[in-house]
Amino acid sequence: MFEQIVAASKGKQIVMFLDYDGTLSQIVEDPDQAFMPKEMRATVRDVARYFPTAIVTGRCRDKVYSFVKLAGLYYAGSHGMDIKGPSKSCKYKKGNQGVLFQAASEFLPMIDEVYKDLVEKTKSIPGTKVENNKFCVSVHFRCVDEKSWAALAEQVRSVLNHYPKLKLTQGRKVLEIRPTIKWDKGRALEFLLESLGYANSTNVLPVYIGDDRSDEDAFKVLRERGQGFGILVSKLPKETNASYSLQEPSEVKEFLKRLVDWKKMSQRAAKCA
Ligand SMILES: O=P(O)(O)OC[C@H]1O[C@H](O[C@H]2O[C@H](CO)[C@@H](O)[C@H](O)[C@H]2O)[C@H](O)[C@@H](O)[C@@H]1O
Repeated sequence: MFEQIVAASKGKQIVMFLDYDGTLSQIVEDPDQAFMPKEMRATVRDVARYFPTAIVTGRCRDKVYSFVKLAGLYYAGSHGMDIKGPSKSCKYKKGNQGVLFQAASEFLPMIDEVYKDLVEKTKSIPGTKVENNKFCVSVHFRCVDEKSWAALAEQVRSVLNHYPKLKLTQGRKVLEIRPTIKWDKGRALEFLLESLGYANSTNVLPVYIGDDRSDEDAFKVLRERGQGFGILVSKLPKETNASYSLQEPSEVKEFLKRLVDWKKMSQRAAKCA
C-alpha cells in the first residue's frame, strides 16, 4: 500500500484527511476519555508540516481540538458541518482562516432541543450517554446492556418522530442524529480541497484515513473522483469504498511516520540534485 501511494503521488501534492476516534485514538468506553497518545500527536504534527492536513470527525470541533491540540491543521467537526482553518501560520494556510464554513447553522437551536429531549428520554436506560456535538448528537450504547439496545433505539426513534428535519445514522456503538442536509464527510473533503486551491486540479492526491461508516462518504467521493486513496481502519474485513486498510491506530501512526520519513528524504534528495 505505502509504495502504491508514494508512486501515485509523483508530481502531486498529498493532502491528508484524518478521522479521529478509532483512527488517531483507540476506541474507549467513555467518549470523554478518548485521548490521543503523545506519540500520535507528534506524528500528526510532523504530517501537517509536510502536507496540508485536516481532522474530519463526527465530534464537536472544539472537543476534537481539545484532544488533538495542534494549531497547524484544518478541523472539520460535526461530520464536516463545521470547518475551521489552521489557527497558526502554516505554509498551506490561505489568508485569515477562521471559521471557513458552517453547513447547518440554522439547526443549532433544534440540536440543543433534541439533545435535551434525548437526555430526558434515555435516562432510564443505564449506560446510555448522550453527547452534544454542536450540529449533531450522538447517543452512545457501548456501555448499555445488549438486552436494552432495541429499547434505546426505540426511544431515540420516538424522539426523532418530532423532528422530521433530523435523520438517524449509526456508527460504532453509537446512534448519530444529524440534520437532513446534503452534507457529510465527503462534501467536507471536497470543500477543503477547494479551499486549498485544488478544486479541479489533477496535481493533488487526497488520502483519507477513517474507521467508521460516516468515513465511507469520503471514501466514495475519492473513488468517484478517481483520485486519491481511502484507507479503512479495521481489524475485520468489511464492505468498503476504501482502497486499502490498516488494522488499528498504531498502524495508522506507523503509516504516517513512514510518509513523513519518505517526504523528508525526497526533499533532501531534491536539494542535493
Ligand atoms: O467521526 P469520528 O471521529 O469517528 O466520530 C464518530 C463518533 O466517535 C466518538 O464515538 C466513538 O468513540 C468513542 C471513544 O472511543 C466510543 O466510546 C464510541 O463507542 C465510538 O462510537 C464520538 O464520541 C461520537 O460522538 C462520534 O459520533
